[in-house]
Amino acid sequence: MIPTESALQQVLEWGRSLTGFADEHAVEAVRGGQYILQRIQPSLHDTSARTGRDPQDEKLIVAFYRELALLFWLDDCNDLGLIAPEQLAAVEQALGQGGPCAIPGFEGCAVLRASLAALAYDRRDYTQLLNDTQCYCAALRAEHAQAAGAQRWSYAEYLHNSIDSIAYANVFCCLSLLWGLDMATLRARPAFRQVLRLISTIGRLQNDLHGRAKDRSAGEADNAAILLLQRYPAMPVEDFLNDELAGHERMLHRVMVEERFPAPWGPLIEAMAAIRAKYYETSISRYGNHAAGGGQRAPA
Ligand SMILES: C=C1CC[C@@H]2C(C)(C)CCC[C@@]2(C)[C@@H]1CC/C(C)=C/COP(=O)(O)OP(=O)(O)O
Repeated sequence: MIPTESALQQVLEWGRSLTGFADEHAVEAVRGGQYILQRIQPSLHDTSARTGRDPQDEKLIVAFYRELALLFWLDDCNDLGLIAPEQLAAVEQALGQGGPCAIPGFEGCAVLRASLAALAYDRRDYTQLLNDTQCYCAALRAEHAQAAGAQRWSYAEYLHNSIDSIAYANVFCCLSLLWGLDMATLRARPAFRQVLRLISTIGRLQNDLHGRAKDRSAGEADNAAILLLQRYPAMPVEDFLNDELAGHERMLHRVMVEERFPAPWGPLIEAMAAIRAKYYETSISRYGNHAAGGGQRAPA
């Protein structure tokens, strides 16, 4: 793997053109991205015989980290209002279409899209990544709108939207694009789409359980635990959500055993399912539980 410091510098340098982009976005992207790549490293090595794509290729690794940093930044653009609504609309348009941004000051968007288009092992993954980006942005917007509006989502409506707002499909699609994981073909299989839904739900439940205290103190309502407590004040939400999580994990496990997807999908799904213990628990800058003491995340 390329040295962390060098990768981080390349993500920071790229992010400089994005208004509101913070060091934290780059740091968390490199940390999370490194965790995922390390877990699938042996398996990626096996697929490289077929694809010719080196798991250690610096260009590919940096592009992956940049896409993750972009996802963090977009989330904060929505949650923290880092940029004006018309800027966000132009950014979403550029990222979802792969064209230049109509408003100056966001050159990094087109730069990243152009590099991913050029690096795509399978062009279909690039088309799908644009599509996944549109879904991610739409889900973030919907989350924000319902938190501000009068009508509250039910738990099921919330989970349905969170499958997109957790962005796991984007992460997988970007990996597939860079290392030739054939996700475009796999997406045609209903069992694979079910895996995507299950792992995304698991990711959302883990994120919300972990971020519960922080989200509450930040006044954010887009969290399953908070939403349920608002609707059912006496509900043991933590137990309920942990049960839900365990049930989804069992369903995921069953499909994975039955379907035997090609390398590196087994280890990749396992790595994502372990994000709570291996990533959130060890993150200080973004996921540290300073909220438990009443503090808030430092402004970006
Ligand atoms: C979109 C995200 C960026 C990449 C990140 C990695 C590093 C792969 C680790 C798993 C989560 C994720 C896919 C992450 C997805 C969730 C996301 C938008 C997190 C934003 O942070 P957070 O404040 O906890 O979420 P929320 O706004 O409270 O829902």
